[in-house]
Amino acid sequence: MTEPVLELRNLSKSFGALKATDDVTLDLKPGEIHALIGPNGAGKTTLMHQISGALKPDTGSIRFLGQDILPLGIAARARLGLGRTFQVSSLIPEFSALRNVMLAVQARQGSSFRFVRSVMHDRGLLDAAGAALDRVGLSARASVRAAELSHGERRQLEIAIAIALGAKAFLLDEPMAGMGPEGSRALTTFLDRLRAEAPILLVEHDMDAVFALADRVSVLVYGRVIASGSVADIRADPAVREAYLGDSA
Ligand SMILES: Nc1ncnc2c1ncn2[C@@H]1O[C@H](COP(=O)(O)OP(=O)(O)OP(=O)(O)O)[C@@H](O)[C@H]1O
Repeated sequence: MTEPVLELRNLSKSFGALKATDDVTLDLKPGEIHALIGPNGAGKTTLMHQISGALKPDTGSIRFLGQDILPLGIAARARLGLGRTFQVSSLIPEFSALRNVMLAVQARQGSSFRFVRSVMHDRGLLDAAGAALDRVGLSARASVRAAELSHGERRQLEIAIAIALGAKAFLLDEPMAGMGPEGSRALTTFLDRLRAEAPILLVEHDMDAVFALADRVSVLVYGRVIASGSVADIRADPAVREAYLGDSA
């Protein structure tokens, strides 16, 4: 049996009387895309925040690469290799794609944003950032300002940053949001290749993308995992069809 990269065990989180995460146990194995789906308000983002370190669970455990990461904050988890991209972009729009990657790497190394000019002359940083852009297919767009990139390219740039930071797993929260059909198809192809870099925990409402990509799907409803299995299992599951998929199954 392959050891999971990421393991959540009996995780729970309440906001007042609302159980946003209710005894969730799931894992992410090497090489896989594990999709997390469910209706609005099911607790998907809340769960991702607990993995990234933005929110603390009330009970339960989270292990990453065999290590208990609950005592660690967001930055320490990122340093271990949890690569996150969220619905709200963290890119600096007026900076080039290359500079965005370089600054992210530099920030992780503990330097200050005040030395922006000198960053561009750091050969090691430049090479690392260039290599990350190459891995996501954005080399030709290195000098383009983030604001001028397409929505899909911005997603790729965020992933390049995660790669440059040494991601050993990707947490992707609704990467398809706001994309047209063509952009979604291109990003689906991209994510399909990305799994070779590191496994992906994918929160996504776009069922075409989920069904095309996922090795496993877990369905959250009212904070609970009501089903987990292959795409075929999930599409055929009566409880899932009732709670979420309806006609799209
Ligand atoms: N900080 C908070 N304080 C109080 N309630 C919250 C907080 N964050 C989330 N919630 C509630 O927790 C529940 C789960 O929300 P969450 O955003 O995780 O769902 P989701 O599955 O990601 O939804 P969507 O698909 O719409 O993004 C919702 O009822 C939401 O209103």
